[in-house]
Parts: sequence; structure tokens; C-alpha cells
Amino acid sequence: MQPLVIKVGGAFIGDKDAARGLFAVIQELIKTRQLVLVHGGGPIVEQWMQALNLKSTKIDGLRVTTDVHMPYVVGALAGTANTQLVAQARACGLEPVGLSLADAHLVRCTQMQAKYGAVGEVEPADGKLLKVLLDEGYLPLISSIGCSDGGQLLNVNADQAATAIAQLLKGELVMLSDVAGVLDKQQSLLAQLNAQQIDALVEQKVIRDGMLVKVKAALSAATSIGMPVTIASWKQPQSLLQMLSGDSAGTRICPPELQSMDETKLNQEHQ
Ligand SMILES: Nc1ncnc2c1ncn2[C@@H]1O[C@H](COP(=O)(O)OP(=O)(O)O)[C@@H](O)[C@H]1O
Ligand SMILES: CC(=O)N[C@@H](CCC(=O)OP(=O)(O)O)C(=O)O
Repeated sequence: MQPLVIKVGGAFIGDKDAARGLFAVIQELIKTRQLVLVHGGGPIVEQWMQALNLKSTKIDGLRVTTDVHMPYVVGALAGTANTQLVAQARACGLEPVGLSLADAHLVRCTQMQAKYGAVGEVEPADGKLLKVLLDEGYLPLISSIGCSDGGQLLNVNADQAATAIAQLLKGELVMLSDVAGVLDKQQSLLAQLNAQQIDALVEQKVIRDGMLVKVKAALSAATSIGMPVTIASWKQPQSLLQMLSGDSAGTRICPPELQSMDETKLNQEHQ
């Protein structure tokens, strides 16, 4: 079975109960499946910025990261968030290994347009280290700090980081956020979306901010791996088990070849 890549973000980092709930589910899953966790931590970065009296802005859901901000972003994500998750996973009996995108040339990271500052985009590169760790039963926990071939540290959006890691492992990707999935104009959960539906919702500004980046990253992963990507909530970690045993949960972002799936059936399952 292909490895499972789970991405967690937002307020999950720092919420001890949420971490305990998810790691308990991961303990079950890891008995039969190799698993990698990629994490964000936007709210921790925000907290650090406020404490330091620094102003942080976003363009299209991506944090503009100046040279002054970068050391704190690295400290918050690759330092505090990553190590906190390692500690919580250990306390739940797992064997975590904390990594960043900069380790072992997992990804190729290049700086995006100058208007974003030290922000990187990534593509999969070398999966050797992850394979070694997974074969030995470790749980890799990866933060979204990368570095360019020239050695410059870059801040990568964690949804894009998770996409590159899923592509690297040809793994199944599940993105867990603080919402049940992608919501429509009436705030109802959408069970399944294809590229055309996503374009329409983006055009209507129903999908925006962080969800815009997430849905685009999910579609890119679904398209290149050839399998749906699920966006769901980390607040109900048990739904992960249901989802992986075939029940529907959250929003499935479908690759082009699966766009003809019976959407009516899926939508009915959600009612
Ligand atoms: N159509 C939408 N459906 C759900 N959430 C949306 C939508 N459009 C924008 N959002 C916002 O996107 C957020 C999720 O993105 P983000 O904060 O980046 O999540 P994470 O930190 O988990 O990666 C939601 O909490 C919500 O505020
Ligand atoms: C470039 C960029 O936007 N980087 C993100 C990285 C963390 C992240 O993506 O965290 P969430 O998953 O919690 O949103 C940031 O600085 O917030």
C-alpha cells in the first residue's frame, strides 16, 4: 500500500488535546501503513510576530517573509512547532523524527517572486532518507522550512510542502485543517470538487485566502499522483479511519481522470 502523507496546520500546533487525538489515530494507522506528517504553524508565526511587534502580511494566502522576519519564522516552524510535535508524538508512544524540507535534499526549493520575500516553492527531489526512516518504523515529522540550492533559507507554505512530499512518495495525501472541508457560499460542506468547480468557486471568491492555496496544492497533488486528495478537519481525527476505509469525510479533490465519478452518490453520503 502506498504511504500516507498527513498535513496538519493552523491551531492544531499547540493544541495538546488535538495532538493526542490525532497521534492516537496515527498509532492505529501506522500498524498497517507507512505514514509521514507534514506540518504548518501559521498561528505560531503570528504569535511570535505580535510578541516582537512585527507586522506580517499575506498575498494570496502566502506570508510575505522579509529578511527581518525569517529567523523568527524558522524558529517558530522548524524549531518550536516541529519539536513540540516530536515531543507530543513521543508521549503517545510513537518514534518520531523531526525534519525540515531542507534535510537530505527531500525537495528542490526555489525562491518565488521577489514580492513575497524569502518564500520558496518546492518540487520533489530525493526520497532516500524518508524511505530509510519509514522502513525502520519511524514517523517523519516535516516542517515547511526549505533551502535553495545556494543555501538560502526559504519559508514554504505547508500545503505546498505536503504536496511535494506526497509526490515524492507517490503517497495518498490528506490535508487536515480547522474547517470540515471546503465550504460553499452557504457554509455547507462540499463532498467533492473537480478542477472546473474549483475555478468557479475561486472566481466567485467563495474559496479564498488559506483555502485557495490549499485547494490549488491539493489539485496539483491529485493530478500528478492520480488519486483524490482529501481536505478534512483535525478536530475529528477518528474520521480519518473512516475515510481511509472508504467512507466519505471532508472534501475530496479529484484528479481529472476521476472527474466523471458519481458525484450524486458522494453528495448524498454527506447529507
Ligand atoms: N470556501 C472555503 N471553505 C472553507 N474555508 C475557507 C474557504 N475560503 C476560505 N477559507 C478559510 O481558509 C481557512 C483554512 O486555510 P488555512 O488557515 O491556511 O488552514 P491551515 O492553517 O489548516 O492550513 C479556513 O479556516 C477559512 O477561514
Ligand atoms: C509562505 C507561507 O505562507 N508560509 C507559511 C508556513 C506555515 C503554514 O503554511 O502554516 P499553516 O499550515 O498553519 O497555514 C506561514 O508562514 O504561515
